Amino acid sequence: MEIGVYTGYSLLSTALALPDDGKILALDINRENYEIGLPIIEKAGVAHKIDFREGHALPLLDQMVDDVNFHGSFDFIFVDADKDKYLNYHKRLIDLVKVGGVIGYDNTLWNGSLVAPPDAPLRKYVRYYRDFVLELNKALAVDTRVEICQLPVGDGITFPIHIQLKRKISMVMAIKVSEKIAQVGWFGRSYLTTVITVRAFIPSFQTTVNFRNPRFLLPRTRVVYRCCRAVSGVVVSENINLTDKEKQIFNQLVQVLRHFNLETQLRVAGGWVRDKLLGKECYDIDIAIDNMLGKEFCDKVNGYLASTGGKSQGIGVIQSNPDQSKHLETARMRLFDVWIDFVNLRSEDYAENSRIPTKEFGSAEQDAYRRDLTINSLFYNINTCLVEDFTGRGLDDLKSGKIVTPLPPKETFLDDPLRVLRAIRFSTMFDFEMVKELKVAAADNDVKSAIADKISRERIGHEINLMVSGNQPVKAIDYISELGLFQVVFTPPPNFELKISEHDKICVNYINAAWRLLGALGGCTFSDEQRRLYLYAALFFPIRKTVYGENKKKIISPVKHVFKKSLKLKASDAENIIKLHNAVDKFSSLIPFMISSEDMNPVEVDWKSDMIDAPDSSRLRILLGLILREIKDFWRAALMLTVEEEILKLGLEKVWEVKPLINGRDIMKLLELKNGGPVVSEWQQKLIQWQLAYPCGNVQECIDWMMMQTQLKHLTT
Ligand SMILES: C[S@@+](CC[C@H](N)C(=O)[O-])C[C@H]1O[C@@H](n2cnc3c(N)ncnc32)[C@H](O)[C@@H]1O
Repeated sequence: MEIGVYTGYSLLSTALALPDDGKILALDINRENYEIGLPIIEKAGVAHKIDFREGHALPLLDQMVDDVNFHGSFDFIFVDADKDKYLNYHKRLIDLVKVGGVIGYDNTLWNGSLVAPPDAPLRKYVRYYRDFVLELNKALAVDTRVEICQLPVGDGITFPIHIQLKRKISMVMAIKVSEKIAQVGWFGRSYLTTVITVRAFIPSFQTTVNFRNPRFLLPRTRVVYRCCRAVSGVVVSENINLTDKEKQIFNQLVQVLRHFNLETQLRVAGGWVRDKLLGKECYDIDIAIDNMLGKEFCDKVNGYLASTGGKSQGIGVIQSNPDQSKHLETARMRLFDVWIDFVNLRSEDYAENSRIPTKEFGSAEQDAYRRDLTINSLFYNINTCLVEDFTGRGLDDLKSGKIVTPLPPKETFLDDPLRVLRAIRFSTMFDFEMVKELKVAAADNDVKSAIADKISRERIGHEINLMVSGNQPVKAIDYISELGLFQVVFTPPPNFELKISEHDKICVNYINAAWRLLGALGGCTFSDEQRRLYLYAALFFPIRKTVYGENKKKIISPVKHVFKKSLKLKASDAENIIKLHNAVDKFSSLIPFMISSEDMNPVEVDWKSDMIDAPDSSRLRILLGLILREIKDFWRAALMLTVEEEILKLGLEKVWEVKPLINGRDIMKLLELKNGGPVVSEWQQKLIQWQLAYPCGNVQECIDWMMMQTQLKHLTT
């Protein structure tokens, strides 16, 4: 059964997953919307499985509950209608679903609002339904007739599985159920890690299992991270739970202090604190020391180890190197098999044209304020076992998902302009919001010049690589474009004139389309490296055909320039991307032959004029084989870019957002119809076709065409 059909997206997915004789009872108060999607359901050949009933679900459910024949008769019930009635539905559905059967309640994370503070600004309808969703979650959590399986994907779906009392199903079964549900394909099979939380929302009962299902190993998508953020809202705490290994390390460090009677305060700084507070493990421990250099403290550690008969550890000293984000001398030592960095607390002044700070020692508070973002400025004090928030807003910003600089943003960015890119990366990585003042400062011309003048191109390339390999590459590149940083980051060759204005927007469109395609099609076969190059190839696709002369003899492609000069990435990256671009053009020329059932016509393709004399049936094999030999296992990436190129060439990107020029009511008026129904839906479909055919057509032209069609019909009948 499905309650809440709308135009039938989830209905179609379920219908496709059912065997041919499977049946779905579909309930919705509105038939008109269902009829919009019906042609697609028919086209998919599954309409015969669906029994659609128009009307309010509750009275229909009551009728069924009154008839014992319906009891325990449904394998699966999906509820996606009015959230304020979910609990009422549940009271009835529990009788109708069979033991071992599953109910699915959609939107049970409710835009993440469940974990928002009471005074959080929420949209009106989100706030209105929030309490109902909370009530439902609470009721399900204590309902002994069901075992819950929560899929925190998209807006969250809770699957209560009907169990016989006292016979709880195992975790394994819960995982199996959600795997099946995933196979149905509602999530576009585009999540990397599915977290199943049994008895979600009751922390003491919570068991979390991370499992990686290789079949669904696709790039992490926005949905997953949106969920993580909602989940992070729950887990951000003021205290940190240490692993056994961390306890061992920190205990030993405290022993060192005691042994030498040191007044020293040891604090773990930055990313480790942030990640631990977000409930993630982190193996990158940086320790800040308040009154001595890192190397001096490491010597003390060795002194202590010697006094207890332990083996002393090697100490590595890394000189300050701002280009590697090491602003001060760092000592590195291995304790309990973990590498740890030790550095003294610092307060820095920066020279105007350099990222190299001039002053070194400072208090913990000064050190916190000189860091890039408030969420990265938290400390964990090893002496007191407490989290310290010297900027006074690090914890709040972490909880509310805000990207904020500890000092005024322009000042922070001018001190170290790389922070602009880091702010973008962290914002997209955690799906946190960059505050307005930060965005204004990031787009400031002085800051842009500082990025160009003060940061090495290697560091820029490194940040961009992290973004493109990360979980939100499109959002990150989109921010770069939105903040006017595209040309600063991807510096074009000197004297390079682009024929297209706003080319960064076009580049963003390409990477966006590539990203979606990756989610929708077989991205599971891409390694991380292939995914990275595929996305770069998409990003620079629009400028691939432009060439410029670096000196009189040499003609270079701008793609090569961006990789070699402006990002300082590997030369092989640029070569692979150029190969991918070439392969796309070659694939395009072969597509008609690939889909034709006839043997290939022996006409030469323009990129291979010296083909040997071979039978017609072998020519496609030869040509495809040549492309594949050239790009090896990047061929899937090239093929995907080819499809994307066709779609973008036709201007069909986001075509689903095109509004009909004439709506249902106008159609009724024009045709002088009293009621809606199939005639109106038929015309809606025809008019959409007309709009697709004439993308620049206006309302009047559309009406003229429609009237002409109706007159023609009259004449022929
Ligand atoms: C979010 S949409 C459903 C989307 C659909 N499940 C999908 O994923 O494609 C919600 C639908 O619930 C329907 N609805 C709202 N209240 C209802 C009620 N009391 N009884 C039946 N349907 C209802 C609305 O008409 C709307 O079509």
